[in-house]
Amino acid sequence: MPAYQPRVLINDSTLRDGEQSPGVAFTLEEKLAIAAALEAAGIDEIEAGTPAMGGQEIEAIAAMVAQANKAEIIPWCRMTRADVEAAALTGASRVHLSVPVSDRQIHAKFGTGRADVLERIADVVGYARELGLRVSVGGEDASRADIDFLKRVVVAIEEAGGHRFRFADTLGVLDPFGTCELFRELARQTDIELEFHGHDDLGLATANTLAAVRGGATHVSVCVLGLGERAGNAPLEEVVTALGETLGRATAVDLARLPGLAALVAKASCRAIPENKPIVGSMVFSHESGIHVSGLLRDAATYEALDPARFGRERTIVLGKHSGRAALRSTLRSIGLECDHERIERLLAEVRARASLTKRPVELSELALLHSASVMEGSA
Ligand SMILES: CC(=O)SCCNC(=O)CCNC(=O)[C@H](O)C(C)(C)COP(=O)(O)OP(=O)(O)OC[C@H]1O[C@@H](n2cnc3c(N)ncnc32)[C@H](O)[C@@H]1OP(=O)(O)O
Ligand SMILES: O=C(O)CCC(=O)C(=O)O
Repeated sequence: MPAYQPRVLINDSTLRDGEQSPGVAFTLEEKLAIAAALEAAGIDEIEAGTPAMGGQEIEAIAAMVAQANKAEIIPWCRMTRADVEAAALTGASRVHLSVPVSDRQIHAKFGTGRADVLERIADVVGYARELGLRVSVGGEDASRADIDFLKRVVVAIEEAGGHRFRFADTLGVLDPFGTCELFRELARQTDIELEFHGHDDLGLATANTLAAVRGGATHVSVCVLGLGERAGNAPLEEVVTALGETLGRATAVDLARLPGLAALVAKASCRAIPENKPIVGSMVFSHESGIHVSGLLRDAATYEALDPARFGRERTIVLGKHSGRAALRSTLRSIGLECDHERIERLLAEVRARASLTKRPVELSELALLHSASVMEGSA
């Protein structure tokens, strides 16, 4: 029997890092609706916002705390006592405290050095614990930090009463091999929970998140549709699906809810979902190429790794420039039409010509018209 692998816990930051995307701003109603949909989808933890932003943000987080049943609502804070006090006003029982850990960020933001970071962790984590809060700590820019210093940070968090270290690839500069190795090294160092928060500047956020789990991460930080600063974060839908597909790791997420969740966040963020966005894009379960469709019609697994039904979606076969006879015949049959060998050749040429001209798939109504024109021609 394979060794038992605990399920990976999902921390969704759509309402915090996602909302930090340039120009994105959710209303209170949108935040509550997104939080409810995240919870219904089985998300374990919701990073809900930044209390230091003031009254409205605190009220919104408090409303999410009041609304939540099972999901944990977590306010995001800087490593300051004032931020912790603002977070305490939300009624949340958890708080996430972030601190820069690369020398570059420590010097630029605090004008100090590593010892100051360790002192702040001892002081502010300790303070939050005194207020009765459970505390996770994020190491901002951890990917550019010295690994030996990160190990000291992890020890400091543990000593101060924190229960988790979030490793943030703030600038999205890691690769999967390095990420896996870093997590292996940290996991050897500590028993506290380890989380990965990856950005997608190099298009590697999902891969790095999987690599972190392979290396020992217990939690992953994601955003619906990969919303987030600059190129965004690791997309929830990709990460949870790929965790199961590639690492055989379970999450509590109900895959069938991902498309609805994506539509909700796309609308609230005024950002369209790209057609080819994995899992939730409108065309990712559509097939045009003749060779693929001919194979699919015999056995869907020839050209489909993911069964669309798992996501509450359906496979579609579209007719276009690359269609073959099998696709055309099967599509005609689906609308109750037949074609003999000679006419199928002509119709296929017409379908291809039409798709090339219009630069889109040929619709069923158009196909029916092309078919009846060819029947009339044949009988003339
Ligand atoms: C990588 C990330 O995603 S980090 C999270 C980014 N999120 C946000 O910025 C949320 C939205 N931000 C805001 O509304 C505002 O920036 C606020 C309310 C948090 C702070 O506003 P202001 O007081 O005007 O500060 P401002 O934004 O100009 O500068 C940030 C301050 O936080 C300090 N700071 C930055 N990170 C940290 C940290 N992890 N711990 C403690 N202090 C920090 C900076 O050094 C700077 O301090 P200074 O004012 O003494 O120079
Ligand atoms: O420290 C953290 O919690 C991570 C903050 C963040 O969003 C980032 O560094 O990209």
